[in-house]
Amino acid sequence: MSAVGKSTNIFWQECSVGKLDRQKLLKQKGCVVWITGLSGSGKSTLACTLDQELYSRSKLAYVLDGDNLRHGLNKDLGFSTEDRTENIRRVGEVAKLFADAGLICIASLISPYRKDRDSCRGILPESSFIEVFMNMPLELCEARDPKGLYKLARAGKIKGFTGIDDPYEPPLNCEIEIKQENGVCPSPNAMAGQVVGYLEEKGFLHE
Ligand SMILES: Nc1ncnc2c1ncn2[C@@H]1O[C@H](COP(=O)(O)OS(=O)(=O)O)[C@@H](OP(=O)(O)O)[C@H]1O
Ligand SMILES: Nc1ncnc2c1ncn2[C@@H]1O[C@H](COP(=O)(O)OP(=O)(O)O)[C@@H](O)[C@H]1O
Repeated sequence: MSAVGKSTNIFWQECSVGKLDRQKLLKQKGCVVWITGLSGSGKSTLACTLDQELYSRSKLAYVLDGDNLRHGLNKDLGFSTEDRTENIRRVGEVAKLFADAGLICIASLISPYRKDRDSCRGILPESSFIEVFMNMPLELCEARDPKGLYKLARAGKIKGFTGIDDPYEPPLNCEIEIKQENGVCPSPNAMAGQVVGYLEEKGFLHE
């Protein structure tokens, strides 16, 4: 291909070491675990617990956390619809590179719009985009409010806050749903265990 987006006269460069070689080296398969949900739903907690669990099993993972990426790669973006879409597009592309490197890439972002998450799914090889929905009620997230952002949003001091005055579109067909059982949220280890079980079953933890 010689034209992509605004670039013309460009060509894909292949190297002799490929994804399969890297997966063999790492004894695992590259994929993206995409964690979506409201602020305070437990995305970062799951991401870090899962990362730790995989590390203890000698599996190489890397966490791409929305809050953290907004300190660097995405610091030029705010929370308008367009900026959130661009945020997710960029992280999707970075996650794709990590998966191609053979890593289990754990992306934890609110990613509130279904079409943006679906676009990320669309750029990854079949079955290697694993969408995890943190299906926690807004009341729970708001009661947790570890950063005090819901309080500020309710007071009108933050505009366009997801779940308050900006939409969150839940997935229709996610691979994994994390939710309360009898009104109780599973522990961080139990949440991570659910994802590890899926990765194990689908063969991602072996070459
Ligand atoms: N308006 C508004 N809406 C939602 N969240 C807000 C907002 N302003 C700041 N924050 C803080 O930004 C974190 C979410 O960043 P993300 O990159 O994950 O958001 S998004 O996917 O682009 O919607 C989010 O982090 P988490 O609480 O970890 O989800 C908030 O701390
Ligand atoms: N499974 C859980 N059980 C109990 N508390 C949790 C659980 N997951 C997250 N929390 C707590 O909820 C708050 C929000 O979690 P966090 O991971 O920061 O959410 P998010 O990244 O979605 O904003 C934190 O104070 C965290 O300790």
